[in-house]
Amino acid sequence: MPKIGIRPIIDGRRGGIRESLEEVTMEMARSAAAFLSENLRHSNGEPVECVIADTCIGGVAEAAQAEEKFSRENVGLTISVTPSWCYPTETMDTHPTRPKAIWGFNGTERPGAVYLAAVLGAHNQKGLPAFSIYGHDVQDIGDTEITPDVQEKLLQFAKAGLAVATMNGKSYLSMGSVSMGIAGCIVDETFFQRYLGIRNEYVDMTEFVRRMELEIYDKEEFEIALKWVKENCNPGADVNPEHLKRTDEQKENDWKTVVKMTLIARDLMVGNPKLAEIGYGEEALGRNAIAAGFQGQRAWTDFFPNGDFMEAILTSSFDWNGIREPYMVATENDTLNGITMLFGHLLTDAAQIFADVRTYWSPDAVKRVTGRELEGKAANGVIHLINSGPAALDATGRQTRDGEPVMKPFWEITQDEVQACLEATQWCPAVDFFRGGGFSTDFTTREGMPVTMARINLIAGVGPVLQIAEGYTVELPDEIHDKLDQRSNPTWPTTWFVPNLTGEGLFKDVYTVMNNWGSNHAAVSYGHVGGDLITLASMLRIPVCMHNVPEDRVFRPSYWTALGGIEPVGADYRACAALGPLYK
Ligand SMILES: C[C@H](O)[C@@H](O)[C@@H](O)C(=O)CO
Ligand SMILES: [Mn+2]
Repeated sequence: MPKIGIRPIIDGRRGGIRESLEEVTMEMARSAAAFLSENLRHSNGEPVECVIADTCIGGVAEAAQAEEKFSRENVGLTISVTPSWCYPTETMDTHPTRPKAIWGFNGTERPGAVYLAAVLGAHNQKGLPAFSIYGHDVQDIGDTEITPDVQEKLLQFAKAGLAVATMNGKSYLSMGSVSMGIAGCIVDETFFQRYLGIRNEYVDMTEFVRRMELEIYDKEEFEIALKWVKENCNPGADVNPEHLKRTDEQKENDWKTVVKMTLIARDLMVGNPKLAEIGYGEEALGRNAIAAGFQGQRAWTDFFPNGDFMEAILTSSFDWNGIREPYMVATENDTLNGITMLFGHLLTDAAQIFADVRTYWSPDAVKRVTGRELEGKAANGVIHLINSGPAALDATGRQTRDGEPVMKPFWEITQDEVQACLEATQWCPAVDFFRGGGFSTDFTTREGMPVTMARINLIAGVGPVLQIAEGYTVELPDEIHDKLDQRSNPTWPTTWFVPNLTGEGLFKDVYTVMNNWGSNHAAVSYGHVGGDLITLASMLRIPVCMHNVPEDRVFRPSYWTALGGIEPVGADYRACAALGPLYK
């Protein structure tokens, strides 16, 4: 896993100055490293390691020595720290792609902030953007406390920087190709390669057939998984008309097929040493995939059971093997939504909701259809997020923290919470869209989760853009919910979403948010993480076309200020255009 490099920067002149600063500077580096390691984990649960340069960096020779150590240690992002004046171009991190931040101590015995401003000037002049971390209140030199405002910025920068570094060199695996003419499924290799550092891998869905027929999966695991399904997956109502209902025997076989599909998709993504034991060494390796998508509709689902079980289980934080990191799998192989899920996962460490952005229900329409008024947080209308497939079971909202519903990183989830998520989910025989059968998850997300809905779109003449809507999950009274749910698809999971409104522009009202959504899907993360998404997007040079993130959470490199900080959306577009994608 990538590490965080800490660069203690010092005034190189000896004979008093440097010597007086050695200890305070190194101490700043040590406290930043300890703080980050204590407060961050990788999404796979591993601790985040920091690497401190062996010496303080007073000039270019020591900068080069630090660089040599960092490349040996797989450093993916750096934070330069200093309480004093130092020599900007001689000490700065000039790596072309690594996210960079500078923490300039706010003190006045020595001018750390003067260095900070000067080195940012150098970064901007050289086109190597860096984030500025400058404490709000003056501290005394030697004060080792990291103030809360600095802590927040260190974490926001580091988590997004780790996401950049973690993606770099991995693959996105398309299982199948374009589903039902959805443009988001089209693999734009330039986007993956130049903005994300991700390579594209492809496999035809016939590979599932081959592996099922030749039994290229772990048969022991298959038996365990099937037993687990029988014991843990509650059957839901079959709402199909009589002539479309599949027989019990067909359903029994469909369960076997969807469990095999799940094992196969996972093995395709990340490999499985068990396959080498049965003579399939190539298959055992997998595709180094950090995210994937399954076309499903229609080439597969017109004949075979749908991918809903496979997608829902893989994207959840648990299965028959226990509690584990969720896999990022996009339904319909909507690659752009798959990458949005990946962003959300790397920033929150938790499972994600993948959904169609299906319906805006205005208070008037709800009144007309149900005779009832929407109330509370739903009073201004709601957006119905619903799709078969990969809404993680974590999205039932049955994990809790201090009694409130949460989608947690897997290492915080308890076995009781796993059972509660499974209890809250029904597996319904797939409806008529799916001629080959299968099972869809039906649940309703619990009310009261702060969430962030997001989506990447590719725009001709611009490139990728990101849209973000922070808001809350709500629940509707049963009489309203049931009527609205019946009108859409009662066999699919529902999340009722209400964006936070600002009263103007794209967040004037709930309708305007829905009306400006850029495509049919969204990815939803737990928490108000729009600020983190903005920071990540700026590192990758993806402009944010729509967001309702409070100003104090918007944290981008200082380069953006020079492009017109007063009009942030325009500045974002200009900065991303001027810099171009992170990788060339
Ligand atoms: C079953 C239908 O084809 C749905 O899957 C369809 O509305 C979509 O999800 C489109 O994204
Ligand atoms: Mn869809």
